[in-house]
Amino acid sequence: TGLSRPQRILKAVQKNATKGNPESVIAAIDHYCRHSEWAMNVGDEKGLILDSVVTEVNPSTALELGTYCGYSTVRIARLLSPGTKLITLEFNPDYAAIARQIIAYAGLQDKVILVEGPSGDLIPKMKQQHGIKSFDFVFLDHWKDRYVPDTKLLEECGLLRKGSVLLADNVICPGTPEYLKYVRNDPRYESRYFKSNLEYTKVEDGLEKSVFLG
Ligand SMILES: O=C(NCCc1nnc(-c2ccc3[nH]cnc3c2)[nH]1)c1cc(-c2ccc(F)cc2)cc(O)c1O
Ligand SMILES: [Mg+2]
Repeated sequence: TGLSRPQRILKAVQKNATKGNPESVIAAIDHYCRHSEWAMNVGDEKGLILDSVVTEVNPSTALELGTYCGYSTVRIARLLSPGTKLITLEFNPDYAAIARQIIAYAGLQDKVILVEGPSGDLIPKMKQQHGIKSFDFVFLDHWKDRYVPDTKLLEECGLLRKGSVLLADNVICPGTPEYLKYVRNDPRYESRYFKSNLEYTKVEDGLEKSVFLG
């Protein structure tokens, strides 16, 4: 029945972007998703907020939950200093296969470790599998009902340290009410809401930035 949406996004990148140029990959995806068909990338507007937080944190270790086609993976990895790694977790093998190709097209495959599987199983293995002591930065963009359990799991596994920054997408649309309650009521987190719009639309959405105080 033809190509999937992620496959069509990959084709748009191969047609309109320049190999090894992450900015052109980001622009090609945004143009396609704004003018041809909507897709659940963090997008250009929220992407600028993501860029500013990543630049401010300048993480040595970063984790992304929910790769999808790799759009935010490319946005984050392009800003990382040499020698730092972004680990991105993806549950859906079809999404992962497309993301690998888009990340490689951007020339960022050496900065990204894409791991396939459920976050609940993979997070407890981070230390032993990837030699991670703790994450400086975590981008939450996967299933919205996994934000709270996975945040608690990161805490329990000792993967957060004083100053670790969590940035969560979609806290308004589709919405993560439990997560907002959790990070806004727990004294161990200092949270701030960045108002924006759902990718490629005029619908309100936003990012919640939460600093773990240890
Ligand atoms: O569902 C979303 N994102 C999640 C995809 C995903 N991609 N990968 C996972 C995964 C799930 C378990 C996992 N466990 C380990 N990795 C995992 C990855 N989940 C999402 C949905 C919307 C959206 C808004 C308005 C609408 F009308 C319809 C849709 C907007 C967004 O920005 C999103 O991020
Ligand atoms: Mg999202």
